[in-house]
Amino acid sequence: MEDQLLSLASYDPPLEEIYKSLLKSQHGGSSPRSVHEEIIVEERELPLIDLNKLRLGDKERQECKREIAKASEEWGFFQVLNHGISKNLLDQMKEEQVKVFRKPFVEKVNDKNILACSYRWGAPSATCLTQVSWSEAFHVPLSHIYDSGGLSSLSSTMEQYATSMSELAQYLAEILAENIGQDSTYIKKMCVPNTCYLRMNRYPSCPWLQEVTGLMPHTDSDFLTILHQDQIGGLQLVKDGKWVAVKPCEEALIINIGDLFQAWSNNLYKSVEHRVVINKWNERFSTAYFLCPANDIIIESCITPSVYRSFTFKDYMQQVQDDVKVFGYKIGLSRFLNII
Ligand SMILES: O=C(O)CCC(=O)C(=O)O
Ligand SMILES: [Fe+2]
Repeated sequence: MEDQLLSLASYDPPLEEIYKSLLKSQHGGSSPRSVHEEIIVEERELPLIDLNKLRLGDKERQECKREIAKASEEWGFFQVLNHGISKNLLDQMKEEQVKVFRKPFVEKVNDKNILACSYRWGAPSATCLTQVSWSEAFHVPLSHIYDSGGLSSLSSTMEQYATSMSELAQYLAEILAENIGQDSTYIKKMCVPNTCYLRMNRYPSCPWLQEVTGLMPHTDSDFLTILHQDQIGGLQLVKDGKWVAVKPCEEALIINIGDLFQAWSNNLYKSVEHRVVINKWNERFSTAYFLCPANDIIIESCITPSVYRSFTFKDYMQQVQDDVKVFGYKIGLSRFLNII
C-alpha cells in the first residue's frame, strides 16, 4: 500500500498523507477497506426538463414551469436541456479548469491573481477519517472575476461562464418565485451577479480505497445552484430517505435548490442533502454556480406562518462556519427554526 499511496501526482493536495496518518492513528494501520462500508446505491435519472418549451406556446410554457416547480418540491434537484449555454463555453471552461488544477499544489494555495484565497482542499484540519473529502476546489467570488478585467484566458472564460450562468439562474429563480405568487424579480434584486460564486471542483481518482467521500454530505447555502459535471459520475443525493446516484447526462445541467430558497418558500422547495463519491480510476471535474444574495440581505419566508425566523445571509454563513468549527459539520436551516 505504501507504494500505491505515493502514486498521486505532484499537483494533488496531500490527501494521501493525511489519510494515511489518520488511518494509522485510528485503526492501527488496518486496511482502508475496513473503514468504509460498501453500500449499493441505486442509480436514478433526475427529472429532465427541456427548457425549449419555455420558448413555445403558452400551454407548453406553463407546463414547463410546472415541471420545474414540481421537481423543486419533490426532488430539490432536476436537470435542464436546451439551457442556452453553448457546448463551446462549457468545454472551454473545463479546459481552463483542468489547466489550473494541474498547477503544483503550492502554486494553487498561493495564487495571487483571480483565484487568490479561493483554493480549498479536502482535509487540512481533519481529525478523523470521516472528515476527509477527497477533493480540491477553487471557490471564487464573482466580484473577483468581474474585477479582474478578463485579461487572461482563465478570467475571460470565467467571466463569460459566470454571466451565462447568472442569466439562467435568475430565469429559473423568477419561475420558482412566480409559482408561489411572488414578485418574479424579487430574487434578481437580492442576488446581483457580484454577490454570487463560482466553484471549480476536482476529485482525484483513488484506486486503493473502496468508498471515499469526494465531498461530504451537505446542502448548499444559496438560493439555487447550477452544476456542470463531466461523464464520470459520483454525485449522489437523498431521495425518500435513501441515497441515490445521479446518472450523468451529457447535454444537461443540474439544478438544485439551496437553503435560502427552502427558507424563503417556507419549506415548499427542498434543499436536499448531496455528496460526491470518488471514482477508482478516473478523476472527475465539476463546476458549480451559486446564486447568493449580498451579506446584509434579510431572508424571510414569503409565506406565513413562517417555519424559520428571519436572518441575514451573513448570519447564516457565520452560523454555518461556527458549527463546522465546533461539530465538524454544517447544521444548516434547523438552526433558524421559529420556536413558537
Ligand atoms: O461535484 C459535484 O457533483 C457536486 C458539487 C457540490 O455539491 C458543491 O460544490 O457544492
Ligand atoms: Fe453542493
